[in-house]
Amino acid sequence: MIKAEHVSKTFGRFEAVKDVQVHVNKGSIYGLLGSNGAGKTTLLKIISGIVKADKGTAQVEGQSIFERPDVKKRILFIPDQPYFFHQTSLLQMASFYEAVYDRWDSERFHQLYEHFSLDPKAKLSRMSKGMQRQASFILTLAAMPDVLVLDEPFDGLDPVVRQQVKNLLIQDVSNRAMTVLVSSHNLREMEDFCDAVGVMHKGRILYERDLEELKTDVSKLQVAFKKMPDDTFLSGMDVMHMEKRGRVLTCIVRGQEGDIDRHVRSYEPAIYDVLPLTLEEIFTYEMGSVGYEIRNLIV
Ligand SMILES: Nc1ncnc2c1ncn2[C@@H]1O[C@H](COP(=O)(O)OP(=O)(O)OP(=O)(O)O)[C@@H](O)[C@H]1O
Repeated sequence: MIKAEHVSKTFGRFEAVKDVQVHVNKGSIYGLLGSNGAGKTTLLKIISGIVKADKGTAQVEGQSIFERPDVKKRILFIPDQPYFFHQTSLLQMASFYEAVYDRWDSERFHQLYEHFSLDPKAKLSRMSKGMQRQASFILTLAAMPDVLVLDEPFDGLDPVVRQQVKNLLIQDVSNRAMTVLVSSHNLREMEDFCDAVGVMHKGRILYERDLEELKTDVSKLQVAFKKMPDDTFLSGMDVMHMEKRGRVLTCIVRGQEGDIDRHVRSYEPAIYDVLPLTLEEIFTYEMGSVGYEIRNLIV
């Protein structure tokens, strides 16, 4: 659906985005994670057709985005600081969106501002930061985009509204296969929300993975033995990390759960547990092996 190939962007002498490749499937939620200045906003703007890449291509369904108003109309971008025309209300902004976006849905617009309890006649400039963010979600979702690009969308939203917004996005993804590309500093925030993630650092994508695949591919085992087994116990598995306390081993292991289970049980452990693994732990071990400390990159 979204394909960025070898995209680079330089500001003056500074290369903010370096030879980046990103692939986002239709009807999925892709989290672009990275620390301050990693290049996320620049990449999102290139993908949305707001900024032109110096090198490489960004395409939606095989079509170039920059200089293609017909393609751009299907992609909506919510910046980290929402912008509204001076002195306007939500209702006035809605008239503007209706004139621009062919698929504008007035009924949905009404449902959404009632859902968030926003006064559609109130001046947007007098609303709080969080309310302004809600207003931009209302306008954007009523425009029924095929692709929604969100830059740090949950900043300034309280936990209840944050969940409401996530639920609305998930509904559009499952009901009409909307595609969402979302940037964040926060790995934990993205963990239950995204189908795939890319980790960006100093202009490059270090890592791009499907989360479902990732979670079924890596397991955390806790095993205790009455008598410690020989080296074949560890060498018979793809161990990414191991800690030993007395006769208890905690191992992060790559591979199919069934194969691992058979292998461990064949050594007749006294205690054997498969523990839940957070995305942060998976990243720590996976990226640790390529020389990056995830905690230094994202919270
Ligand atoms: N218009 C510009 N002119 C010059 N430098 C820019 C411009 N836009 C971005 N940069 C630089 O490019 C780098 C990447 O910025 P970008 O905003 O894309 O990062 P980010 O990952 O979104 O950061 P944050 O999480 O802090 O918003 C930064 O060093 C920034 O100073």
